[in-house]
Amino acid sequence: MKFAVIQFPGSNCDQDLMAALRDVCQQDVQLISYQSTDLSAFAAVLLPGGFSYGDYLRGGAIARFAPIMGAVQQFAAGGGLVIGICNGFQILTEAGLLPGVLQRNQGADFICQSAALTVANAKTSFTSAYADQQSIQLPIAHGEGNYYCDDATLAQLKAEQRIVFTYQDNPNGSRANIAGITNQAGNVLGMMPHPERAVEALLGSEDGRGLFQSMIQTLTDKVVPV
Ligand SMILES: NC(=O)CC[C@H](N)C(=O)O
Repeated sequence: MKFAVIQFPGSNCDQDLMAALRDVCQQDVQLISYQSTDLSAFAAVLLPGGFSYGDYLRGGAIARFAPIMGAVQQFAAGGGLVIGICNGFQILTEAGLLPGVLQRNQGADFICQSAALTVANAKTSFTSAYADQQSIQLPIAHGEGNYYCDDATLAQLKAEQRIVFTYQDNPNGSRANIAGITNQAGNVLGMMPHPERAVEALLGSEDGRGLFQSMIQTLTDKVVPV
């Protein structure tokens, strides 16, 4: 069971994600270039935070055309677990794998702080290690984290319980306090906060570890015993 962390030009959280999975969660993890076109060897795919292609046009707007994205689309269509964190979330919305857009923060400032979140749905492949409505603390660091979607999409997200994380004190103007959502099938998650920066007490919070533990549990349960 191997995890892939995709490195785009301008990614800056790829090594943090690698460290969280490899050193803290003891998982087999490999850094994959944006130029690769094959993800068949992996059980899960992670798109890290950063400033891919310098955030030109908008965060994620150019990265969605990177060679690896065809394989990410295929991987997601096949039901594989895909997570996009921060810039990764932006890339997934730009690629159409998740609905809505990440706009410039209300107030236009880049925000770098700790954020209190609520686990709005603990029955997903990414959050099963948490309790429903659990309060957690994760860092945020973004200029374009203001999630927007139209009324119909919001109603659908709510009805299908696809809003997974919400801000307790909305820092960026996101619609319905949304900090993270899944796709309809539940195998693709995008979130602005950084769980990989909160996996050890030394980092100020261990609350992000549950996300990786949930993914590991989901993937372990999937493995058919011989
Ligand atoms: N930490 C990040 O991934 C930054 C995300 C994005 N480039 C922004 O500023 O909104």
